[in-house]
Amino acid sequence: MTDTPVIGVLALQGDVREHLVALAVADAVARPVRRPEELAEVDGLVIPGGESTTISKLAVLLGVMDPLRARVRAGLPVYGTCAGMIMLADKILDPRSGQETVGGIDMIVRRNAFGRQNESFEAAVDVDGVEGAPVEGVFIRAPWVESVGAAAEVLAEHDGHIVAVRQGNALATSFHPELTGDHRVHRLFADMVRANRAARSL
Ligand SMILES: NC(=O)CC[C@H](N)C(=O)O
Repeated sequence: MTDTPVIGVLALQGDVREHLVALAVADAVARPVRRPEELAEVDGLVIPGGESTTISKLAVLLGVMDPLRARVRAGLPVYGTCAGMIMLADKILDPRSGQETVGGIDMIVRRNAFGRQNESFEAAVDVDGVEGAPVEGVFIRAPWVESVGAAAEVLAEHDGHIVAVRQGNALATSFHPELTGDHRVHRLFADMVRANRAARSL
């Protein structure tokens, strides 16, 4: 086994390419994942931003939702941004009809939560586990986290609202680090994937 983890990006809809680039910068082999066979081959997975209802419906249609749930339950490291954060929530406050999630983080999210005040904006966000200056958070019709359960760790807040959470091997941010050229959050995730691989190969 080499040191370089293989990290997939769920490529059903959303900003897949930007994540592939960010992961490569974070010293991972990055590849798109659409089918269960492709999912079986990765050491970690990013679920990108986009439209969570569309991602959910396509995942069910293409038969990747159930395998994804099973792998996340079994401890696959997974990182969701924006719509991807919604996909990792155990509960959505305001789901569209038929909208399902993968789950994995004991949290309740509110879709488009920052919407009315601010459709899209940027803000400096201090993220626990990311050294140095705050991360430039790009929020695009972003969710926030209404509440988390005991097992989930809040990594960042903006304006009094939770915008980054980790629970075990699952990481989620309301914002889009893949759009900024600052790949420290992707490096944090790639390090989670590396640590998980090392622990499993003992
Ligand atoms: N940038 C995004 O991923 C937006 C998320 C979108 N508002 C949703 O509910 O899925």
